[in-house]
Amino acid sequence: MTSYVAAIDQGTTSTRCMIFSHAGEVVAVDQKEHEQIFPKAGWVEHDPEEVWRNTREVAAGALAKADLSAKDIVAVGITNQRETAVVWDKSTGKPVYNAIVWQDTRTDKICAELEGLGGGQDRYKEKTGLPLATYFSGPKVRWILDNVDGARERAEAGELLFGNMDTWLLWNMTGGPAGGVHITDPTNASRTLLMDLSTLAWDESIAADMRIPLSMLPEIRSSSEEYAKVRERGALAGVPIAGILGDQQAATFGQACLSPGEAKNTYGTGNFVLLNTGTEKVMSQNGLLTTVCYKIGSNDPVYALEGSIAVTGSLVQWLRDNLGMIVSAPEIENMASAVDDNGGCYFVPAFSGLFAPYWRSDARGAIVGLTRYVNKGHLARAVLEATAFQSREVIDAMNADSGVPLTALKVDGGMVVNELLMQFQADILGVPVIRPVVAETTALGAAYAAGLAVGFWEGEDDIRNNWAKDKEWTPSMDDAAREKTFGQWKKAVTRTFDWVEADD
Ligand SMILES: Nc1ncnc2c1ncn2[C@@H]1O[C@H](COP(=O)(O)OP(=O)(O)O)[C@@H](O)[C@H]1O
Ligand SMILES: O=P(O)(O)OC[C@H](O)CO
Repeated sequence: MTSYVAAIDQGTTSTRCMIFSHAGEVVAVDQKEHEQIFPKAGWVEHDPEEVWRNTREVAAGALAKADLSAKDIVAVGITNQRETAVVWDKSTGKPVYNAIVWQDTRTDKICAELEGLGGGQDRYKEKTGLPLATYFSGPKVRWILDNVDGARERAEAGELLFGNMDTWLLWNMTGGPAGGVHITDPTNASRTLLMDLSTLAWDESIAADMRIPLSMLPEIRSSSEEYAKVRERGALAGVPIAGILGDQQAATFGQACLSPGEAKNTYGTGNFVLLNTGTEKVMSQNGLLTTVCYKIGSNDPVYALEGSIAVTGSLVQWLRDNLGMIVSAPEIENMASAVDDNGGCYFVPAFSGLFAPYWRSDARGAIVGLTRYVNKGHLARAVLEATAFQSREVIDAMNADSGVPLTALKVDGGMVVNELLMQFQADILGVPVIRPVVAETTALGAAYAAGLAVGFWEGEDDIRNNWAKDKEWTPSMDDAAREKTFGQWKKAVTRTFDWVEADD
């Protein structure tokens, strides 16, 4: 009998279930979008119960499409949008508030207050690898406990649990109030601002600063081991859950960036460049994050430097949903192809402030360089170029931190079908951009973590052997033109700073 591995990929815009063969080929995929809830400017929420419903539907859907059942699946892995925080009641399974999404900026005052305790934005950097920023989960949990009636008392009484989406789904998949397992892995835990990167344990003093009871926090296990079996209901009943990786770390794993110096860039709602630094924890001097890349069973953890960019594909969505300039995301390529360049127009999408390498929560989006000459083609081009320029900025920071310039960039994610963007990315970086055959590397990475734990794949060589190149774009822009347009971009970025007032 042929066996397969399944992966649940719980992303910012949608939830997918994918089924993979031993060769790492996609056998089936089912996907469902969930509602993006924007209660106020800067706030972004998801309904955790909707996400859990969608997870069950896509798991059943993927199995049905492949004409398989649970007995054909040897393991399931979970990968997820990171940082997004869910707090729920462990006896009812009901969330006490919507999930607060990683893009949400409501915790800026909490972050400022924590900075004021001493050490400024880098107060927890040495321990956690992260600056104090609205992006991470800890301050989001603190906000829920401070703002939901009775939540703090219930949390202190041990009645509430916290988790990122991996933990929320795994707890539900293993029975919820009836025996659900409350765990996470170090890649997710390293995004909370609560985990010590060296010990891979929760840091009691940071939790105390944030007034988060330790009893709410999940147990931190490795990224690849058999945690529990799926409850005896639903499509995946009885299948071992054997892998958990935050989605960007999963993509790094799925891209076979398994040796120090190997890097990938994922183009989804946001962009995330991760550079494998091996068992060495490199602290950035240039605005990047230090994070856990993966921890396979009892092996030492592998770390990464990360350049996180909040808004890339979501800017294309914004053009579609908020301005109605396009009906579907792929249309942007035609519109941008109608012109030869950006016509002098630059679009800095600082919708959630700016993440790496700036970490400016006071920034907001700006379109600069407008003249009567600029038309919608130029604007479409500026939207796509924003993704490439932001990627260049974090890769420059990475090159400075590592001292070893990147010689090629592996890419994946929803936007990499866009040829114009990929060519411009190669042009603006001055190095080749390489897309693999399986661009769904996030789900693939989670499948690998789960499959390794149950012996379906034997080791990292299987992962390396399964990776294959689909297409490569080589730079064609001359150096002077590249540096001129990049210089203009950097000037445009400075125009977004210092926009939000302290009392906004
Ligand atoms: N042809 C395209 N050109 C540009 N952007 C695209 C294209 N197709 C999809 N996108 C963008 O890619 C993103 C979806 O990528 P995906 O990897 O599925 O995201 P996520 O995992 O963050 O949910 C969306 O933000 C969408 O706007
Ligand atoms: O859902 P994605 O693919 O946009 O990824 C979100 C990141 O994990 C946020 O840190």
